[in-house]
Amino acid sequence: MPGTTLPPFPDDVLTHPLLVVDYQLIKEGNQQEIETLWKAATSLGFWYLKNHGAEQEVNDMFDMGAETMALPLDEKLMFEQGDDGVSFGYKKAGANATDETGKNLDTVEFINVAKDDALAYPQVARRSYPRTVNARMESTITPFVRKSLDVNYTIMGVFNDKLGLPKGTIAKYHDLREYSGSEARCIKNPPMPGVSAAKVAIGAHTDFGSLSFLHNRLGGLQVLPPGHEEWSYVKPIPGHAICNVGDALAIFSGGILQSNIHRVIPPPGAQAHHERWSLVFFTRPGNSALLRALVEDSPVIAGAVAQKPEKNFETGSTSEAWFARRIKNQRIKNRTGPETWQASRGTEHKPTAA
Ligand SMILES: O=C(O)CCC(=O)C(=O)O
Ligand SMILES: [Fe+2]
Repeated sequence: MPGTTLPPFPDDVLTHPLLVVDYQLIKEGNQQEIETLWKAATSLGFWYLKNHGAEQEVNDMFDMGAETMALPLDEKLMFEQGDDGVSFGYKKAGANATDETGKNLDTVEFINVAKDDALAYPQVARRSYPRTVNARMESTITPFVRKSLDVNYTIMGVFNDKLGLPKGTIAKYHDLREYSGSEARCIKNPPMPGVSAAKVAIGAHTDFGSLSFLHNRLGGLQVLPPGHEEWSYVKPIPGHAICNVGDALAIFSGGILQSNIHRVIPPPGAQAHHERWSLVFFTRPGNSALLRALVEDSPVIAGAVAQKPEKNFETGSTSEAWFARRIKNQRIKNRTGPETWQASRGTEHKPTAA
């Protein structure tokens, strides 16, 4: 955290390289950069984003996270997200299963702040938050949410054009005025001396929404690239965010955009002795958006769907119902058996990967 010197990411662990995308060049419409972004988004679905201009907001958000996690547990629990499929609020460590056995629980605590609350403040749109969140809503959280929305909407605009969709189609499904599952999340994973390095902190998953804008300092994030049998770390690079595609864009695009499975384990090597902090902004479609391939809007998407007859892109689910189902069924309190874990799954290409 701020002020502490962290050990370097070790060079003797399996690491997956990501393409680096320069956000300023994307904003300028640089064709070569757009091609790099497109290659990343349609292969692994993960890339580094540099020159995103959100460093200050990110640092302030980590301070907000530290202040919030330092509150007494009783106080944090007053804002717990609960077991009904609501994501906003505090999540205590151990509330979620990390695999289908139900024997392994997550080790992270986090605070989720709805985009709708950040933009409506001081009005309450979706729910109330701990005092440390309120105190920093205007100075820290709303600016971070606005920057993140800017970045993610710019990138979605590029995808819109590359997918051959009429201008503004993806934006229409992410109308800022509509309530959505979009949220900012600050995550703390405590060091766990003596606990196996293989202890999963956040179970294998694909992200629920459209685009995730992630910032971390220590290793621990791992991806399982398509066709690989082994998990690989994504190495944090200073000043570089990690961006990834979620289920909603994968479905809208008929599988052209990739929502890849990932998980979090304790940081590798000497980094394991330190608290691991990460911060994500998740952009998700408006609650009413139906999650299905936009075949009528784009011959490119229609063609992609026709090539994958074994895949079902008609989920029959709104964005709101999709997220509620996934969140609700990972809560250990709601577990009845392995079927609960299955019910928490999205577009994971290896649903059983642990
Ligand atoms: O902490 C990280 O690096 C990733 C977190 C993550 O995958 C998530 O919250 O969905
Ligand atoms: Fe994730």
